[in-house]
Parts: sequence; structure tokens; C-alpha cells
Amino acid sequence: MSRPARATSKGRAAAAAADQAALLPGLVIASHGRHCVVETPEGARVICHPRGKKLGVVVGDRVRWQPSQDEGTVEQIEPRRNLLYRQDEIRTKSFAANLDQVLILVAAEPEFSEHQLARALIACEAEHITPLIVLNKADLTELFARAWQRLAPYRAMGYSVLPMAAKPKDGQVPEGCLLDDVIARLQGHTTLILGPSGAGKSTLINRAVPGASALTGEISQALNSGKHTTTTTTWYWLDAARTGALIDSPGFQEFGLRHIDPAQLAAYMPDLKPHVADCKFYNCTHLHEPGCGVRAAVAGTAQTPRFYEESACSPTTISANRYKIYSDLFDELSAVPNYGVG
Ligand SMILES: Nc1nc2c(ncn2[C@@H]2O[C@H](COP(=O)(O)OP(=O)(O)OP(=O)(O)O)[C@@H](O)[C@H]2O)c(=O)[nH]1
Ligand SMILES: [Zn+2]
Repeated sequence: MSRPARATSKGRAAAAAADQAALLPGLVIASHGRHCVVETPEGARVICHPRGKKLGVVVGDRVRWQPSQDEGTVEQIEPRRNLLYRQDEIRTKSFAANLDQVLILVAAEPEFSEHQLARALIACEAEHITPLIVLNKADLTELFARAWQRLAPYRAMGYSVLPMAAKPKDGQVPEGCLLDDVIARLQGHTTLILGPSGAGKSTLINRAVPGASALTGEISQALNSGKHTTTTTTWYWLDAARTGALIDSPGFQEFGLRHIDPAQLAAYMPDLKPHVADCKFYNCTHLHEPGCGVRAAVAGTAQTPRFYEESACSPTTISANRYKIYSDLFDELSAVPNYGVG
């Protein structure tokens, strides 16, 4: 009696395999609202609508889709290596999926917010994505020196920080600050670029990807039925062989970290992390407990001589600013229930 049942399940499996085979592979290269643009392995681009409301398609997703006339339907999203996103009280917004690195672009001016920088780095750590910090406008000597100094703790905690002069005022690029050296770091990787307005993101993208602005215009027009917008996340290939890509996404300014568990926060801050092992209590919040290894390592407040260093950016100390960022974020993330991924 088991034979017909087996045949039926075999038949079902065969039908599912046939359905699967009928679906085409693709890469999501832009998304806006309920539409996205899927690129085929041959390089053709098709506007697609995800099947069902729950299928949240993100730029960088590898998908399986079905053509229907001149558009298509995304049926499945292949498992993601990672997903960088931000979350505030109201909503969760994804930047992109399957990233190799995140380039955080800041500049000598306008003055960057260290809180925003720290938030972006924490989000990268939580998703195991390598960040690369680039400080632009090296030609603005005094402002640059000040900004470079503000980044000292980030260099000390092991992040790569590159100086750059993408478009110096007098045309003279200070030594070691070539835009092309930054572009070289992008080859062969999928890189998301984030940064505050005015840091030089468009300058960098237009140099790395000739024709980028025209492409952005085309995509946003296609996705918005004629309206121009710059709020779309967009994928640009860096080379004809399509081995490296740059993804431009807005949203650095409001980088909500509501998806981060406050108890994990110190583990996502490389300058705090090694000191957690020295805390007396396993569930130390590093805010007020006695015998806290983190607080003992804060520059200028060190009780234990072995942590004390003259420099506020030694690998063994935590700068007062960074500790303030930790405590502010801890309060923010603890103030309301953590709903997890939305
Ligand atoms: N002095 C100086 N100015 C630069 C440099 N790179 C870019 N700029 C200028 O900085 C301004 C902002 O550059 P954009 O590339 O438009 O910056 P953006 O980050 O795309 O800014 P939004 O368009 O506001 O998002 C422009 O006036 C650029 O010419 C640099 O290396 N040195
Ligand atoms: Zn502690």
C-alpha cells in the first residue's frame, strides 16, 4: 500500500524540481518600494515584483524569478551571507545583502558625527562585514589633521582608515591620498558605500564608475514611473567582467540600531571587547558595577596601572568619547523593548 504514496511524493518532488528549473537566476541591482530591478547572468535588466508581501527583496540578493511578458516576479531569495540594515522605533530598512565590505566615507568637512560612524561600525560587526573608513578632503590641511586625530581610536582598534583627496580645491593631491588607491581597494569585492551628505560620495562613485549618474537616472526613472529620485539603493559594476561592485545607499544619517541586543554591544566595539573578560560579573553592563574591566580601561579614569597609557588611543585603553558612545547607545537600546529583526 505504500507504493502509490511513494509514487505521489516522488511525483511531487519531480514537479517541484521542474518548477525550480523553470525559474531564472538573477541579481537584485536596485530596489524601490514594491519593485526591484533584477539583472540576469547575461546582463539584461528586468523590473520585477516580489511574489507576496513577505518576500523582502534587497539589493545584492541572489534570486530566482519568473518572466511574465516584459516584467517578472521574484519567487525566491537565495540564502544570504549577510544583511546590513538599520532599525528605529518605526521600521526596519535594509541597506544591502551579501557584502564583502562597507566603505564608510567621511570628510575633513563637513565635520562628521562620531556617533554615526560608531553606529555604522557596530552594524558591520554584528553582521561580520569588514568596514573600511575613508577620510576625504586631505587638501583641507588643518581640518583634515583634526579629523584624522579624531579617527585615532579607530586606527588603534584595528580598523583600516585611508586618507583621500577625491577632488582637491587646487587640484593638488597630497602624497598618499589618491582616489585611485581607494578605488583599487574595491576591485573584486562587493562594497556598500555609506557616508554623510557632502563627504564626497558622488565624486568617488562617478570616478569609480564612469556613467554612474546616467545609470542612476535610468534606474530611478524606471522604478518610479518617470519621477527622478535619489533615494534608491543602486548597484554599480566596477568592471566589464563584473567581478567587483559598488552599492550606493542613502540612510547613513539615521542609523537606528534597535536590532542590537544591548548586552552584545560591547562585543561589537573592538576597543571595549577585550576588557569584558576582566569584569567581575558575567552580566556586567559596564555602566556602574564594581570590578568592571571596561570602566577600568577608560582613558584618564584607569584604576589599574596596567591599563593606563598616556595616549587616549592606545590599543589597551578606551577613549572617554568611545565610552560615552557606548553608554549612550546602551541606554538608547535598553530604553524600549528590543523587538529583534522586523
Ligand atoms: N576640498 C575638497 N573638496 C572635495 C573633495 N572631494 C569632494 N569635494 C567637494 O565636496 C562637495 C561634496 O561632494 P559630493 O561628491 O557631491 O558629496 P556627496 O557625499 O555625494 O554629497 P551629497 O550629494 O550631498 O550626498 C563637492 O563640492 C565636491 O567638489 C576633496 O578631496 N577636497
Ligand atoms: Zn564591565
